Amino acid sequence: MPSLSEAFREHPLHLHHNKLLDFNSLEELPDSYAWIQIDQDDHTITNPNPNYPSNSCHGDENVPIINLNDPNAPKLIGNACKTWGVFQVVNHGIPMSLFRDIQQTGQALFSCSTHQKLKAARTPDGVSGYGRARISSFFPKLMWSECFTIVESPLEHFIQLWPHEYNKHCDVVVQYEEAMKKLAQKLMWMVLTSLGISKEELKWAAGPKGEFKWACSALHLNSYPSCPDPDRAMGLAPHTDSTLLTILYQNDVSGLQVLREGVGWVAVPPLPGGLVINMGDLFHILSNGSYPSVLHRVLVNRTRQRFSVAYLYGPPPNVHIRPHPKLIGPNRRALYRPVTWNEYLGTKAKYFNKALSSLQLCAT
Ligand SMILES: C=C1C[C@]23C[C@@]1(O)CC[C@H]2[C@@]12CCC[C@@](C)(C(=O)O1)[C@H]2[C@@H]3C(=O)O
Ligand SMILES: O=C(O)CCC(=O)C(=O)O
Ligand SMILES: [Fe+2]
Repeated sequence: MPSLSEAFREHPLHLHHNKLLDFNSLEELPDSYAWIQIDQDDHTITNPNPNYPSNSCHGDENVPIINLNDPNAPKLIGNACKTWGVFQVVNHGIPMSLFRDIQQTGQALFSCSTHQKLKAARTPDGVSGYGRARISSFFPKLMWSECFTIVESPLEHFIQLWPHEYNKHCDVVVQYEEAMKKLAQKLMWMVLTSLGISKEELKWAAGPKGEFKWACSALHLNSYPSCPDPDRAMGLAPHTDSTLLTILYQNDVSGLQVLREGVGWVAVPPLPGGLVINMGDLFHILSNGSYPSVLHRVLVNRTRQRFSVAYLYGPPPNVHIRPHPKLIGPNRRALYRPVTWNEYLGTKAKYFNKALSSLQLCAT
């Protein structure tokens, strides 16, 4: 079966994981992490990074919160996808104990020594393992975060980290992925229904029960340590996900923001037991731009460590995703050319936030 591991072979990234810092030992923000700098002579603030958007955040508009038991949920979801590209869900059926367990595994992982974590480092052309976010290479400054990506099994890396208790943590990952997969399937059909697309009308997705049998996923654990100078640092730089959709668990520390057209950055506050759903670039293509992927970023905090787990859900890696025929007509041409997830991850590794527009078809 084709796998996501092929995605980065042609675009290896040298992120110098060996220079990763022990964040907890730092009392000052190193210059390499300062996205905004203070001029030593006149104390003015300068921004050396053209990619750093303004820090202001607006609070008068809220990301929709949707109860999945509401009979009206598909309609509400459709509306949220069209207008926000992101929403939170409650009553999703996932027990709180699973969030506690995955958080304990993340905690055990990120609290290992740097030396230990580097034994599980991601290789330049690999997809799984410990390191910096892949998007680091597109910015002149480093981000105040560390991450661990899991594609398929974490076994190879977990044995390095915990030779005696890797099984316990592998089991947690398996259970978490199982639960996320079921939720992702349910959400996908709700979103597709809201676009008027039925199970029979998406051939690659339908297994015997229309269950996205060959869909592919990755789990991305993020840690944002407390930061001595949070106003000048960046946890995770603005990006869209390359997925169909992403399901994000966040601990009780805020930091996630989404960009809302005409408004600016809007906070997505942690909701006890809630999950954040954001639409990715592949759904943007599939919906022919009707449900756009949302730009998001993470800011950091002076006193508390933020932890999050992103379940990145996509199609089988070698299936072509294209604007759905039902969303194309005499008045609306196809806006994007077909692309596979593997190919798109390569495009993203090369062009980053311009990847989506690089697939745009010109008007004839
Ligand atoms: C499947 C994937 C999507 C992702 C790259 C990855 O191989 C695993 C990590 C994902 C992530 C999470 C943080 C933001 C992001 C842009 C990145 O650098 O790594 C996404 C990638 C993506 O969606 O393109
Ligand atoms: O930590 C967060 O809230 C967001 C993480 C994220 O955007 C990602 O992993 O893609
Ligand atoms: Fe993301």
